[in-house]
Amino acid sequence: MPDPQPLSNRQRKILERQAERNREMAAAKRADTRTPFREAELQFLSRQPQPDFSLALDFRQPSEKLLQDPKIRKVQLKKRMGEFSELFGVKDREQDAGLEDKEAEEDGREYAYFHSDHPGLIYIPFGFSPSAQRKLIRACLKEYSRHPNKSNLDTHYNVPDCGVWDLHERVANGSLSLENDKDEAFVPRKAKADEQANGYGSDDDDDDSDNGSGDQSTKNKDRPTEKEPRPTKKAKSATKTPSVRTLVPETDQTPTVPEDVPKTDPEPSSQVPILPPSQLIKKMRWITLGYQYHWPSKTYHFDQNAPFPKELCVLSKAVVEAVESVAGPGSPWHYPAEEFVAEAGVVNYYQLKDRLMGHVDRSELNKDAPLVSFSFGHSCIYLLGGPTRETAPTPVLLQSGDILVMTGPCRAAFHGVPRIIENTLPSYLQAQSDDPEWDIYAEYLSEARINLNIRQVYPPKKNESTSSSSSTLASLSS
Ligand SMILES: O=C(O)CCC(=O)C(=O)O
Ligand SMILES: [Fe+2]
Repeated sequence: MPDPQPLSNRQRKILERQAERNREMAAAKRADTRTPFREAELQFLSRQPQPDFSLALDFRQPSEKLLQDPKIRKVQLKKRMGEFSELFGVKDREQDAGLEDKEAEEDGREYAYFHSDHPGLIYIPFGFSPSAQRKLIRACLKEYSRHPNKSNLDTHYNVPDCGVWDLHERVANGSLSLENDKDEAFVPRKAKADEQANGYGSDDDDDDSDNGSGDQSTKNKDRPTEKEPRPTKKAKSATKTPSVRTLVPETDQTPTVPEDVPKTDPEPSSQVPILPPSQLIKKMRWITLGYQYHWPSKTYHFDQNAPFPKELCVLSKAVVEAVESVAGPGSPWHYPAEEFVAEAGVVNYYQLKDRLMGHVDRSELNKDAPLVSFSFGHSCIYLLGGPTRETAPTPVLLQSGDILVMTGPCRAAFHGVPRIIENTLPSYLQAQSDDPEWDIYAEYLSEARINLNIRQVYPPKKNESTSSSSSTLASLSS
């Protein structure tokens, strides 16, 4: 190649000015998108230096300390959670809770907490007994993760109806062999090897760089930026790549797709790895319950309604009843429990490096019904902000067994999970000498957090029994 012509002074000056302008514009854009919410995300995402986790609000700390904060109000529930539904279990608070609230420990009373910066947030720490937690964790991994509920794995793999957990268990107990039963043990890809890989998003949608430049959601093709195996040029680091998810656009617009536009699924990738079940299960990021969700358009498939697990209908309604006992008629946060119907849900499975970027859950047609959220496994930092990213969020420590309810204005608040905190798995979720069947769950949980959240999609149907959502709703059509 011939040497480029030397630039004249004038040309060089023009280029320098242009480069300067580009730098200024990039800096302005960065400053623009470094919202207080984003700043907080970056603070808790940081691994070097480690964030100060003690900055997070811990609702289990002793009352005397917690209530020094005048923004926090503590109200006793009318009954214990176990009396609202036995599915919350019976707690041996002294042994199990790790609850430092002496008042609650001594007399077994249970409380809900309110925060004046976050109207509509209702927090019930340690809502589930350890054995009730173990039961739900088993269900999340073994039952809810199966068809007809969809998971992120369904995009790329032909997951059998028994589910990946079942394969994982059978390989672990020796009834399925990785060598002799290859065809059954290894879940096949959906796409054939010679098809174009595009299932895991385009190559420029890498949120992992975390350069603080803001809007990531528009880069993601399906929810979820399942940032697991990035098969194309990132193939080498694929299995190390943490999963980052952004649920909904960061704009305040409700995204809608006209009902007559087909909600197409993302294309399967031909390059996702074929993994043994013990590794594939760690790639599971979410499953949807009840009305299935179409992540690319952020709308529900109103014609795809999987039967909602009965116990979750009961548990979520009981939470709304418990909330009613502290925010009854006359309270701005009152929602009659009899009108609450569990119609959709998400189970989020986090590995230690995963995070869920800031978002608002706004796809439900019923914006008044509370969203009920349960945490299991490792603790996390949960950022609870306001109506826009301009509101600095409050970091809250969500611990295993805690119940968080978002209602009123809080239902429309930005929130996210920038960090799962290592070494926070309660001892009662670790291997139990008297229950060897728990071992495989304990092993999974040693690097995981599970969140289960439940929503009502439709406004209550007047004059209709709402006691069992699944009985009144159409069954899953595809
Ligand atoms: O993991 C959590 O606690 C939050 C999950 C969440 O915000 C969601 O699924 O919309
Ligand atoms: Fe959410």
